[in-house]
Amino acid sequence: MKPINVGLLGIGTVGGGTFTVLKRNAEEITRRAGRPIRITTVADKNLELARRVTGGEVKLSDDAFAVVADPEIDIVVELIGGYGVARELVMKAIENGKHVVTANKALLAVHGNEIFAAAQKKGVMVAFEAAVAGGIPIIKALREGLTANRIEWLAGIINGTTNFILSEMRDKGLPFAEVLKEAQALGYAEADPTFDIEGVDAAHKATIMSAIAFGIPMQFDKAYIEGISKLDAVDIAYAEQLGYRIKLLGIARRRDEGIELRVHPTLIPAKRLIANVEGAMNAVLVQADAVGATLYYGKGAGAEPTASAVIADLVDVTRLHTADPEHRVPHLAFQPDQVQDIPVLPIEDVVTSYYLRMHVEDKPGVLADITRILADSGISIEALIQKEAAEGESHTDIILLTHQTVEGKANAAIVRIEALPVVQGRVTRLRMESL
Ligand SMILES: NC(=O)c1ccc[n+]([C@@H]2O[C@H](COP(=O)([O-])OP(=O)(O)OC[C@H]3O[C@@H](n4cnc5c(N)ncnc54)[C@H](O)[C@@H]3O)[C@@H](O)[C@H]2O)c1
Ligand SMILES: N[C@@H](CCO)C(=O)O
Ligand code: NA
Repeated sequence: MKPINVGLLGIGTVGGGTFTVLKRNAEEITRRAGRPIRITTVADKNLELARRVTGGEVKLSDDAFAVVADPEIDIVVELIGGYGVARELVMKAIENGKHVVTANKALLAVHGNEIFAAAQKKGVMVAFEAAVAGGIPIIKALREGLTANRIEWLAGIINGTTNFILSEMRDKGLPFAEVLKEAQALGYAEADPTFDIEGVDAAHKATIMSAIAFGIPMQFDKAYIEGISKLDAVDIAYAEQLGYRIKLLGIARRRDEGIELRVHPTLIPAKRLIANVEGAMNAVLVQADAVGATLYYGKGAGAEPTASAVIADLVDVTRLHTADPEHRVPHLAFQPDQVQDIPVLPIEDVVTSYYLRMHVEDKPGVLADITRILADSGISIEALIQKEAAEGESHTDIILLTHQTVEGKANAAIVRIEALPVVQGRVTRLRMESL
């Protein structure tokens, strides 16, 4: 059995995990793949690290470009990250007729259209299971398992770092910065952790899922993105009191008018399975017309969970690399000429329900003024709490949960509420999904 030769670019968290798992489970993986998958060369600019992780068993290089040009290499595994050098390396690998496996969601969400077009032209595969929800086989599920269905929407906890932060803050009352440091030490966070905290990483993943769920191009630049940095602990507590959990969700939903593609902190009924996904765990809920709802749960980050997905792709590529390109699973699940340019809707056109918190003067008539504005805007109220003002305080909190409405209408109503003299400061608005 002639081995298939792999060039591994980047041997950090995921690269290290990939090397270790491939070695540990080599025998079983070979039995599945039909031939040995051999890491021939590892390229990392940190040669000392590469030596330590590999024990010097394979060829080492600090020049990743030499590896993508090496005629011996059949598959390039890109685990460097970012869209600078990683993009150049992936494009070069494709140009050189090599298959690519990558965990790089940033690269695919931003440059995927160009990369998949080049791969299609060259007849090579670009596999990316590790790019979304780490070890959870969600790409496989969306692209192959659900092909009978019209997918209606999907919603996921797809960033381990922020879910870990939200869980630890809620359960242990730990401060944000401390939990973030822990997430970084555990290898969950991106090189630039603002990508995690500000929702960018989740938006990369939601963009990729939207493309394969609906057969649309990557439209990351159209995604609405709001992270957890402005989330107030008081809203987490009020949400609990109302029977909700706040999670950073990535949502992609098909509507007649277009696609909703958004990432934001979201109130979810506490009884839902997905509301109970804690720590660095990920979960993706998919609603499809024939099968109904399916839920995918597991580790979305970390060395070996992510390596699990990278190696699954390596096995897929090994099994399929001699197949006629036409007989392979299309990169974006739909045949390339069937990808449709459905627009992503602006956030003002999104339909959802809202949690609104306002700090108001504690006097008669205030609530009536606020509810009148909402009624005038055609927004109905689902639940309401008015806190009693604390001893000696003239102001108190009102929390309102609304029924579904168009975001533009909610924005206009919020502006009017904020203009009331009895309302102090800004209205805090969080979106809610019943899922
Ligand atoms: N860490 C996770 O849990 C996780 C999960 C899913 C996907 N990912 C993605 O996997 C990729 C890698 O992430 P990571 O956490 O392993 O990162 P990392 O920083 O731990 O590893 C990156 C490695 O690439 C090397 N490198 C950087 N520039 C290089 C260059 N020009 N040439 C050669 N080597 C170079 C670094 O020295 C480092 O060893 C990223 O795209 C990330 O988004 C990570
Ligand atoms: N930084 C990412 C890694 C997995 O893609 C996360 O926290 O989920
Ligand atoms: Na995955």
